[in-house]
Amino acid sequence: MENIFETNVLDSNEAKVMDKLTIESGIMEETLMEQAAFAIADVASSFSPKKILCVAGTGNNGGDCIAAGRILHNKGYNVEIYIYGKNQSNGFKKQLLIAENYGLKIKYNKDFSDEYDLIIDGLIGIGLNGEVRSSIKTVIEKINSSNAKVISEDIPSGISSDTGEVMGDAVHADITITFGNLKIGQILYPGREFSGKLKIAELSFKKFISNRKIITPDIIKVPNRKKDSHKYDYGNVLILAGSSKYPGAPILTALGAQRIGAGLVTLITPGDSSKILSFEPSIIYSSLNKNNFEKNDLKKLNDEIERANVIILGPGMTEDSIEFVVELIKKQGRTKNIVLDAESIQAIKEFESLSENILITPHVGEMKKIFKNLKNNIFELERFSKQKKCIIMLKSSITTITDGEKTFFNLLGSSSLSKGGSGDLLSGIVGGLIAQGLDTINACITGSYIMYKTAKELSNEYTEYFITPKLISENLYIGFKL
Ligand SMILES: NC(=O)C1=CN([C@@H]2O[C@H](COP(=O)(O)OP(=O)(O)OC[C@H]3O[C@@H](n4cnc5c(N)ncnc54)[C@H](O)[C@@H]3O)[C@@H](O)[C@H]2O)[C@@H](O)CC1
Ligand SMILES: [K+]
Repeated sequence: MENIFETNVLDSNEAKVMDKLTIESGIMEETLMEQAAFAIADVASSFSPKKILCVAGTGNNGGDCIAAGRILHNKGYNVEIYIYGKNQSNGFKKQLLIAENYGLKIKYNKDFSDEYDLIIDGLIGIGLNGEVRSSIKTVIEKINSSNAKVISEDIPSGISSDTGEVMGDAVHADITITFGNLKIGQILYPGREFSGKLKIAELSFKKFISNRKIITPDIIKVPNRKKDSHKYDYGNVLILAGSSKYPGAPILTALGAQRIGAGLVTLITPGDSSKILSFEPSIIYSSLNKNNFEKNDLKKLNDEIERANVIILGPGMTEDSIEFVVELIKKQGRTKNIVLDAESIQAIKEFESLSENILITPHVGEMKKIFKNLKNNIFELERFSKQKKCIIMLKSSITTITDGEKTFFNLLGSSSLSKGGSGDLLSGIVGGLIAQGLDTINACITGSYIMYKTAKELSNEYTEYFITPKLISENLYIGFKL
């Protein structure tokens, strides 16, 4: 991604509000369109194309496309404009008239040939209103089967700007030039893939602050370390995790909490995870010598729970430990910071609402188990978070963090993280940051950034095949270099 000077991510409604506020402030729509068109024409020229095809719909996205065609024609490029659709917006009509006055060749609803080396896709932008109609689908297929390079204006036609879904069919762009701010549909898959390289063209929009942002280094908050300090200054993490079946997962969680800087890390497992001591002897470890956690273990663990300022539950647990988790949430859920990962997340089904000191860190499969109808939809995730009153970090190729009001996207994910154990490590890292005093949202932002950045940097050297969660934990210092 290039030119990311702005971290806001807008939905289509916000993009329309931003347009409206700008126009009400005195900037004319024609001015914005001309700026958009110049940005497109600049990128188009960089391809040194021999023959350019502008494929325009009849909305303002089409208007931008015709204007870009006219600018390129004026620069001396060989340009043809094909128009598809019926209901013409005012912006479109104005651009059409200007293009005709400038002597451009324009064709309506006709099939185009294969002679172009550059196509500008201005069929549909943020005004897409459902599944793409079949007449436009045919045009999209034609664009995708051509050998020409493709520039999409604002968003590839056919991608929902609110969800990133392909609405029937969508243009596969080499470059997408979006206006003012990123849109949700360009950063979530599959929209991100269809967008190709993303560029933001800064038009004269009125500044618009969205509650959704991508995570960039400037919002990372690494906890301070004082010269005059002791271990109690950096928090006490208690990890209750594992089972006789999965003894390895909690080891990674403990390593994550330790390597991110927590003062004290205590790991208590039902089964035998004592190997942690050979990896990191400074971790306080004990085993309950049984298969799973049970409700009545809470009493035994009372002192450790009281001492902790964050409790991480879940990695390596089986569903036999769920009753224990439910009971712990009932007793401590309003006072302690709790991170629910892996199987322990299922415990929240037992609660109508939780509290904002509870974080759940599901991957998509785990999220669907607690929220059956979840689609690729940020609005639904935000609603769920608000309704359950808990913070969610949904781990996927794009990791999404939300408290229902504010939402953050981590775009640094790579296939080096698509491995068992990555989530276990992340819950430890995030818990370790909460222990050091970061609020939960900032711990998720910073923790996921540091871990994903480390994985990315390591992958550059060792490939995405080779990286393991343990290797990431051992090299976590890399991600601190912002
Ligand atoms: N209003 C403004 O101030 C600005 C708008 N801009 C451009 O305007 C775009 C938004 O313009 P509009 O609101 O006119 O909408 P669009 O032009 O994005 O979409 C409307 C067009 O798409 C067609 N369409 C919608 N849904 C369809 C479907 N399901 N199947 C087939 N065709 C469908 C409509 O028939 C219409 O022709 C932005 O994406 C951006 O490119 C830019 O010029 C910047 C300034
Ligand atoms: K488009």
